[in-house]
Amino acid sequence: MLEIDGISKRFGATIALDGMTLTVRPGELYGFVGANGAGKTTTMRIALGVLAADAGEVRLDGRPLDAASRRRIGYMPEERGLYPRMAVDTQLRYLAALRGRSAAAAREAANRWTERLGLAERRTDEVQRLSLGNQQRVQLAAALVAEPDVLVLDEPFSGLDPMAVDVMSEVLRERRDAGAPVVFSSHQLELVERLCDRVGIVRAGRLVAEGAVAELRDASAVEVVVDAPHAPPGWADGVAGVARARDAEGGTVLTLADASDATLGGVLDAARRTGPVHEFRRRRPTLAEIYRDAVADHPDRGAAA
Ligand SMILES: Nc1ncnc2c1ncn2[C@@H]1O[C@H](COP(=O)(O)OP(=O)(O)OP(=O)(O)O)[C@@H](O)[C@H]1O
Repeated sequence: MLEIDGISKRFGATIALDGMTLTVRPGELYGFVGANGAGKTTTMRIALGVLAADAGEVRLDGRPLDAASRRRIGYMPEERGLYPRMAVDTQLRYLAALRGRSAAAAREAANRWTERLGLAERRTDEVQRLSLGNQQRVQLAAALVAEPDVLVLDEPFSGLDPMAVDVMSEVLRERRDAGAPVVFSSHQLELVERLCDRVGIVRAGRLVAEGAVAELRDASAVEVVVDAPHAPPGWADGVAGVARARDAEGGTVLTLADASDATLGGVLDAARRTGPVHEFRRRRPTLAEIYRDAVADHPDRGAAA
């Protein structure tokens, strides 16, 4: 289990992290989302010991990180970190050896991961001669080649074609299913929603929402979509429990005070009084909508996901 506990970090006048706290459990795929500059990369760098925190602690399986436990983490840095002129397999074997693997184990792992990631034909090519997407596959192989217990990946999906997204997703799921804590940052919220067991939303250096996507959806405002084609404008005004109404999605979207039977029944009755009701359903927000709500009061740092 990887625990990031109350980490703070300043760069001059900039507060990059302000009490960042999150836990990635064994066998969990954790999505780390937030606007540009919110603090994701800084958190990951500190988790890897590439950068020192001003305050707080990172623990792996309950113990503060040290040089030995850091070697158990496979890291894919945002700035990528490959040697452009080295051949793919030489590089992977070198990185595995650096992390203490024997020459035979390093060779075996380099072969296995290049095969798995569709790079078998490119093993002897210099990294700089590969397309950016293929370089990214090599970067993933580099994070995996020493058989790490934990994976920390900074925007592993950015710039990948759909096939490569599938391969990356599959490998992350496999590591998760094998019991590893896996955390990655991404701006691709649909992908995070599809893939992750839990999601953390970071804003201005701290976590502002966390949970399974289903939990975050259930915790958000209660909305229903009502398609009552003969309903006059303003039909829901004054109905008990209706906080807000807007026209969208081929009907009216109502924000309700609660999801009690009384409130829902009252709204349905009011809709029926206008004529036929073609649709009446609870609407749960997407992760992108939850994200926008979570960062909404910080438009300066929360504009883009
Ligand atoms: N080495 C540094 N020196 C000065 N400021 C830095 C440094 N690294 C990060 N920062 C600042 O810390 C804040 C957090 O940056 P960080 O890179 O962690 O954000 P991020 O969430 O990873 O953003 P992105 O989605 O753009 O990758 C930003 O304000 C950034 O400008």
